[in-house]
Amino acid sequence: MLQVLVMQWFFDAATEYANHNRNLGMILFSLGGLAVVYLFYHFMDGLGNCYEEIFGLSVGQHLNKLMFKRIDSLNASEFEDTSRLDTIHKSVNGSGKLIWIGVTLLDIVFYYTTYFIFMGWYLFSLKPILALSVVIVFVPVILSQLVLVSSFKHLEAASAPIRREYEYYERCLTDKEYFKETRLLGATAFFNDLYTSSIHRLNRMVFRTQLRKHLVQLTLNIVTVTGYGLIVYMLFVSVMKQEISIGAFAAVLASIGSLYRFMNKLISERIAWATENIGSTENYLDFIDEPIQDTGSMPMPAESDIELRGVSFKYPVATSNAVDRVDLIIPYKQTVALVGENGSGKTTLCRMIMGLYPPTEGEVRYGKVQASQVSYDRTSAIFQKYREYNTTLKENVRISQMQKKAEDAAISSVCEEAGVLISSEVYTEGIHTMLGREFGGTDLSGGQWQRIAIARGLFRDSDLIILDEPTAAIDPLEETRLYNDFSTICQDKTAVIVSHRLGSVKLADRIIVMKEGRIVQEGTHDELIGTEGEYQRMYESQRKWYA
Ligand SMILES: Nc1ncnc2c1ncn2[C@@H]1O[C@H](COP(=O)(O)OP(=O)(O)OP(=O)(O)O)[C@@H](O)[C@H]1O
Repeated sequence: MLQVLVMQWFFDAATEYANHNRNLGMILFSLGGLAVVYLFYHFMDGLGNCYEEIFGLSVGQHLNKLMFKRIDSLNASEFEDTSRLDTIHKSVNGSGKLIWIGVTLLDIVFYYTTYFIFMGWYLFSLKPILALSVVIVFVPVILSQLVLVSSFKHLEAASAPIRREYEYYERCLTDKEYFKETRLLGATAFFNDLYTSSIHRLNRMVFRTQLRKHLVQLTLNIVTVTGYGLIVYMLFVSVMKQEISIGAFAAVLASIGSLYRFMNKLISERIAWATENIGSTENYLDFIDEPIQDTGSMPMPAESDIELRGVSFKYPVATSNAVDRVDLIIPYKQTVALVGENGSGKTTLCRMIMGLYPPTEGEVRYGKVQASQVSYDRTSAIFQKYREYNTTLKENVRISQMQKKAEDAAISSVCEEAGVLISSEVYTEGIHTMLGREFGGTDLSGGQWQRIAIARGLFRDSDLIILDEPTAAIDPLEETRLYNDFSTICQDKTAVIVSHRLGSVKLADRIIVMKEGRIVQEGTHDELIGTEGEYQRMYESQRKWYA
């Protein structure tokens, strides 16, 4: 704005000089003013760019934190629903963009709009009709971009599942966990084809939307150029009629160049980018705004039995129940073992007992309280598919209860209990050894990782512990020792153990046999072994390997 005013001042001084009315000093003075304004503009621009980066990072991390908090409040069963996974993916995608939409809006309000209002006022003060040209350029831009928003929103919604798909194939080809097996199987070409086909589908979708966008932009550019020409024509007529000074004519003509460049930049970069991404940021905002469900905040009732009444669970994409009308009472401090063939519903039942999955039918209660209303504070679990956290050994263990005092001696003791042998060859810095390859730490064998997962589960103070095939990767000698320890550990709490090794579930007070989501037998090991049925059949088939 200052540039326009100082430029007019300069051109007026030059005209006056040409008419011999002023001295050269005024021209030099106004030129100096122009230089100051120019430098000031670039200084502020540079400063703005620096702050934009810093601002982007800090606001970005705040937005991500809000999203992490929202994800943390989701019900675990929602992660089984593909459409919910798409929603989360869309929200993650939108989080990174929201900040730049915000910056664009601020730019439009404080930078571009201010500039256009000023130019409108300036042209109006020169000659009212001149101001119309700004409106001719500005209004169609806004209107047509509004039309494009819906196309990009549609593209965002339709492309989220495909993006998730090709990201998955990308992982199959490049991820550490998949790479070796994919290579060995010779499945690289297979995943490459799937990857290419999903990229092609996405490209077709993006092409249609981009084509529409560029046609609209082409039309807009024609309108803008027409507006530009109109201003030049009106200025020319005004100066010929001597309605405006030569200085004003020159200043406006020079400024119109930047007005045009401004408008072009605004349309093709800022507004177009904002239009393309407004859909994804809306996904983020919608996700953050979803009402938070109560995932359980009540304390676990003291000394309560766990009661399952007519409990069923169906996964969102499944056609039949994974757990089907189960009635079960687990008395306080009793250890129950769940056995059964693959897919019989043991893990799903455990997740419902923990309150992680709300049953689709029936109810799970701790005493008189619904399990879904109780917080997980006093529940511990050692999962079948445990996670390998790339942190130190100590952090890997204490992560299960960060608020608990974790002296090195206590961590070492729980590690010992779980069979983690802290030898100096493997754990070079003892419990402070960094684990996993991600950050250059020590990588461990499957069994070593599983022992750490056990230590993590044992470190957490609990009234209920779920051990879902906790020793699948552990050697037989250590497994026997661990099961003996488990029986001591489980003595003062309610425990559910899932295992395929029937010899090891003898420690349970009661064994529940599952088949196709239902309980088909229950009793002690001795009772079940003497009764014809599923348990006896499984036991015999395992025994014959050792006979
Ligand atoms: N995420 C899922 N979506 C749909 N169906 C699932 C999902 N997870 C498990 N199932 C189905 O639910 C049923 C029970 O699975 P669950 O994992 O509870 O069995 P399990 O007895 O623990 O099996 P395993 O001994 O192999 O661990 C199976 O038929 C399985 O196909």
